[in-house]
Parts: sequence; C-alpha cells; structure tokens
Amino acid sequence: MGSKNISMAVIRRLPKYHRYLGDLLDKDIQRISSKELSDIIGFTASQIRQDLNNFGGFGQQGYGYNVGALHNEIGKILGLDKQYNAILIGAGNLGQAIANYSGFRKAGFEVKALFDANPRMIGLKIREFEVLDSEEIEDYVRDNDIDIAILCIPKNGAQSIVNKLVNVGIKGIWNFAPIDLEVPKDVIVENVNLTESLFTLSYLMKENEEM
Ligand SMILES: NC(=O)c1ccc[n+]([C@@H]2O[C@H](COP(=O)([O-])OP(=O)(O)OC[C@H]3O[C@@H](n4cnc5c(N)ncnc54)[C@H](O)[C@@H]3O)[C@@H](O)[C@H]2O)c1
Repeated sequence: MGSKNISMAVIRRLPKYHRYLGDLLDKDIQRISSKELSDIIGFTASQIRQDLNNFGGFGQQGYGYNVGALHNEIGKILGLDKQYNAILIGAGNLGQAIANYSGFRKAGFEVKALFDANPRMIGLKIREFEVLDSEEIEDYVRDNDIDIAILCIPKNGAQSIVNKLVNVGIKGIWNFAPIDLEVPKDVIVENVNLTESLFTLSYLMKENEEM
C-alpha cells in the first residue's frame, strides 16, 4: 500500500482524519460510518470514501469504519509508527515555543538539541537543553541519529545552513524561515507560514464584510 501517486490534497487531509479519529478513540467510540465521520470532519462522505480508497479502503459495507484500526492505519501511512529525532536551529521566540511544546514528542518527534549563532544565546538553558553553537551542527548531526531539522531562523543565512544540513545527510526540514529553500530531490522541505495563514484569515474576513 504505497502512497506514491497520491495527490497532495489527499495527503494534506490525512493528518485531520488522524486527529479526529484520535478524538473519537479518546471518547471510546470504536465504530463510525462515513456519514457520521463526514458530519464531524466536514468533508463529504463520498470524499472520505474516495480518500481512504487511495490506500485500500478500510471500511466495511454495513459496518462503517473501525475507529482504532483506521487511526492506526492512517498513522502508519503518515509514518507515525516511527520515532523521529530532530534538531532545532534558532533558539529565539519561535524556536523556544516549539521546543517547549510537549505534543510533538508525544507524537514521536523528539527535539534532541537546540542551536543558535548568537553568542548570547549559546549556553543558555531552555527546558532540558543547553543551546549549542550552530558551528557544531554538522558534527552533531554526524554523531547522532538525526532525521529532521527544524528551522526557526530569519531567511538570511537559512539557505547556507540548509546546504550544510543536506551535506551531512538530513532528509527532512521543517521550515519556518520565510524563504523557498533549494534542496536535492531526496530531501523533503515542509514549509510552515503563519503569516500566510493570517493573511488568508484577513481575506476571508474582508470577503464576509463585503457580502
Ligand atoms: N513561518 C512562520 O509561521 C513564522 C512565524 C514567526 C516567525 N517566523 C520566522 O522565524 C524567524 C524566527 O522568529 P523569532 O521570533 O523566533 O525570532 P528571534 O529573533 O526571537 O529568534 C531567531 C533566532 O535565530 C538565531 N539565528 C539567526 N540566524 C541564525 C543562523 N544563521 N544560525 C543559527 N541561529 C541563527 C538568532 O540568534 C535568534 O536567537 C523569523 O525570522 C521569522 O521570519 C516564521
């Protein structure tokens, strides 16, 4: 059951299915129809069936979905059955907020070290971390089993840090820097941009007012 050729639109919906199914499990709900799932998630029942058919279905006629099994399967499709080790670069406001959030660790993404270039930041204690000098990133990645780099630095300097990370074998970059990074094909960059999201909110509010 590969996820090659699956559209990004479907892949972007999977974390939402995973979250809602997790909420159902928390409420001890073990079984759900695509209609009921549709009512809570807000996608149509046919959209849900189509999405899940990409991965081989999971539903049973007349029964619906087994919530635990579906949650588990979607977790596997998303690669959440593994543990990921991450480093975080840029221990400023955003970096600290991310390092302080325990939910990522609970989901299997563990921040192992924080790096910064500012001498005033290096050596500071943030949670259980002592901020390390970003000059040491390459050695650290070489000596530790690091899968993901979380980039919380300004756009200046981001590409050169990324080049170094790629050279030492980092395959995943969670990028908060407002820049389109250039990486080889075997390296995945996932951009997060809260400003773009905020501007979308602003647009939709404006549209509402004009109606
Ligand atoms: N994508 C988003 O949604 C989003 C949201 C907020 C901020 N940002 C971006 O994230 C960046 C960080 O925001 P912040 O509020 O934490 O800023 P900040 O100034 O508090 O922290 C940035 C930290 O990065 C360090 N740094 C700068 N260049 C570095 C480099 N080359 N190597 C290592 N460390 C370096 C700085 O010393 C500083 O400690 C901002 O530039 C902003 O553009 C993105």
